[in-house]
Amino acid sequence: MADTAAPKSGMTLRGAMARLIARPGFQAWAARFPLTRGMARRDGAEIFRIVQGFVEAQALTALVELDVLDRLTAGPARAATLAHAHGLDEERMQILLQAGAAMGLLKRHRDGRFSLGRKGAALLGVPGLRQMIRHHGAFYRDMEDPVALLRGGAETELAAFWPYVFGARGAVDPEVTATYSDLMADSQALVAQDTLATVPMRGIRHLMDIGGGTGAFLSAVGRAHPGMAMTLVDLPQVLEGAGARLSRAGLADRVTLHPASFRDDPLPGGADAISLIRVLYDHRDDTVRALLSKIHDTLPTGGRLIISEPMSGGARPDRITDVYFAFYTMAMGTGRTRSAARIAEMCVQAGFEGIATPRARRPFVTSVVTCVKSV
Ligand SMILES: CC(C)=CCC/C(C)=C/CC/C(C)=C/C=C/C(C)=C/C=C/C=C(C)/C=C/C=C(C)/C=C/C=C(C)/C=C/CC(C)(C)O
Ligand SMILES: C[S@@+](CC[C@H](N)C(=O)[O-])C[C@H]1O[C@@H](n2cnc3c(N)ncnc32)[C@H](O)[C@@H]1O
Repeated sequence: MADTAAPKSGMTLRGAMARLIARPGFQAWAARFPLTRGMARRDGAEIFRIVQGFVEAQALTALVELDVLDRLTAGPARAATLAHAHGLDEERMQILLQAGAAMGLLKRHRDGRFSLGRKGAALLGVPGLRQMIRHHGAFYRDMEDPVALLRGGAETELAAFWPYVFGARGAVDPEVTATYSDLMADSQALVAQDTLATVPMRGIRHLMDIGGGTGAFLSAVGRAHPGMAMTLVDLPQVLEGAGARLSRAGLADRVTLHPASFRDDPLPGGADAISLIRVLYDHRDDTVRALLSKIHDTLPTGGRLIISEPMSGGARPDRITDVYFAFYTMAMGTGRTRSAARIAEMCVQAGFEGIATPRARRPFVTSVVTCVKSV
């Protein structure tokens, strides 16, 4: 659509530059001219990376599905050996290994063998990441027609994959609940690490984790803060899996389980701090507003709210959260990747003050917003 407002001079200049850069003739000249050719090549390579992003992700999926990364922890191997072990043609295994080395996950040796590269080894150590990569099949099928996804209304596989997001009661297969809860709990480790490194928890007597799944976050908090009392709130079917985890962590006596829906049921009192870890981005604005308001009513004066989840870069778009998480939550149907500024605004609307948005260590893992109930 044409911009009807009178453009400022900066906008005019930017528009003129964009029209110039979009001309094939200018591009051919810029690729030769000594002062512009470096930038033209870098931009070209970067555009190509965006174009091929899906292919890289699928090559990674093949490395994970075929357990190639795990197999290489035993030491370097040739394509022929791996092909034989995985029932693949040698030439095709060579293509996969070469792609893995090109992406920096594997290392190609002079003698033609391949071993794990630093990033390939690190990937194996990220809790839950291989399971996340495996479940991307559903996400990518939803992304197959991105324009249809953007238009909305189409049924998506991810909406069915995460049934609890909708607050389902009773109707969901226990196996589905277990898969969901395990994936969440496995991928919680880095989120807990970054949240605890960002938010000082000293001074909190009693923390209530709402939508806390099977207690992975509270297990990490409990280990770091031995004197803190804790309450875990989640849907009844999800909490069924919490007892075993908390017992393994030696926390069964310190954590009160409170099965409830934060949409329909009242929240228990007694906590001087409440955490929402990867909860808000599953839900629509009206659900989030109602939850924040309920939390404000529940907390005592001086009580703190800690929100931690991947957040949009807002005014400074972020390469990961504004692409991956924004489309992921869109495909889920009800979700939305909000910026820290937007979450802060919703907290203020719910009556909170003292908003803090500390700089995230790894925005692709999580970002944090905290606030206080002062009256
Ligand atoms: C040993 C010598 C000599 C030298 C070592 C040199 C050295 C120090 C190297 C560094 C190596 C190292 C330790 C690297 C560490 C790398 C790490 C920790 C990487 C972490 C990566 C994390 C990733 C990629 C996380 C991805 C998370 C994803 C995809 C999460 C998705 C979550 C979803 C979809 C959640 C959905 C939930 C819903 C439904 C929206 O609520
Ligand atoms: C994305 S998971 C996050 C779990 C955990 N906080 C973590 O980061 O691993 C969202 C959690 O919110 C819970 N949830 C969704 N709707 C809920 C509701 N209406 N009442 C209580 N919990 C709910 C889900 O069951 C799930 O455990």
